[in-house]
Amino acid sequence: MIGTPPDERVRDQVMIAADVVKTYGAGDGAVTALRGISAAFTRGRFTAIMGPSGSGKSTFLHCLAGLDTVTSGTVVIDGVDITGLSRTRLTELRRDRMGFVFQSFNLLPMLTAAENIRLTGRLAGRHADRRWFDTLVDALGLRERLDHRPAELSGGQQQRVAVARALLTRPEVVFTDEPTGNLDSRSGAEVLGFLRTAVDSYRQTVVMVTHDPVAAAHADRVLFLADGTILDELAAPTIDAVHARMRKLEG
Ligand SMILES: Nc1ncnc2c1ncn2[C@@H]1O[C@H](COP(=O)(O)OP(=O)(O)OP(=O)(O)O)[C@@H](O)[C@H]1O
Repeated sequence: MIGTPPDERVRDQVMIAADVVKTYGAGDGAVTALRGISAAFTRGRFTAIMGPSGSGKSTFLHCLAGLDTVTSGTVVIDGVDITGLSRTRLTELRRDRMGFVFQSFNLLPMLTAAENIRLTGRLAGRHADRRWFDTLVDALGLRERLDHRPAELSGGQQQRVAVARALLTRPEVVFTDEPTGNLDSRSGAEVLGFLRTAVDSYRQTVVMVTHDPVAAAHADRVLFLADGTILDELAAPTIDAVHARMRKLEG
């Protein structure tokens, strides 16, 4: 590393290193969702995870984020093996260092959009930067909706509230499952642009499950899963290259 500028050294650090097997159930009914997946995620990079339905994408993401237990193996986040942590420590680690944007938005129904956005920062005892709050709210088109409760918002607006909430505290790692699934293409492009900015401007590490080659093309790299293993990997993905690999996998 001699001669490497400090910024580059930070960029090349491994943020997440995973080596996991995951089986659901036991005996005749057991389903091995992850047969043995090894992957490393560099700090400040954006990785998309793709693959056919049932290939294990969501299971892998949940194991990486400590939302699901692994059957064997390790998930090391910034030097800490989260598979060995107590529930309390894991909750703290998730709260302090991770952001989540999932398809079920997990917004609290009794809170307004603004309160939902600020919630994660409050729980972590952090005071959110007002300017960043305003930037997120305006760019995600939520300004007129801040006083509304989730039931009064469209699916796309709820999704954008979830994105603002996940990015407000600038967590080191953002895990997201189909973040553009409920959005029209313009809102989807805004959300993806934000994830890209989180990576480029704030060195956040983003891991995103998606079926959408357009979304995947915003990433630095795509991992292709099939039948619980990584079959392929694509750096600097373009929409056409992602389509071609998917066709090969599904073909
Ligand atoms: N809680 C569970 N109990 C039993 N089997 C499960 C459970 N969750 C997932 N599976 C199985 O594990 C395998 C991988 O599922 P997973 O949801 O990770 O796939 P996926 O690639 O995300 O699929 P999709 O694109 O359809 O969302 C599938 O065979 C699925 O049926």
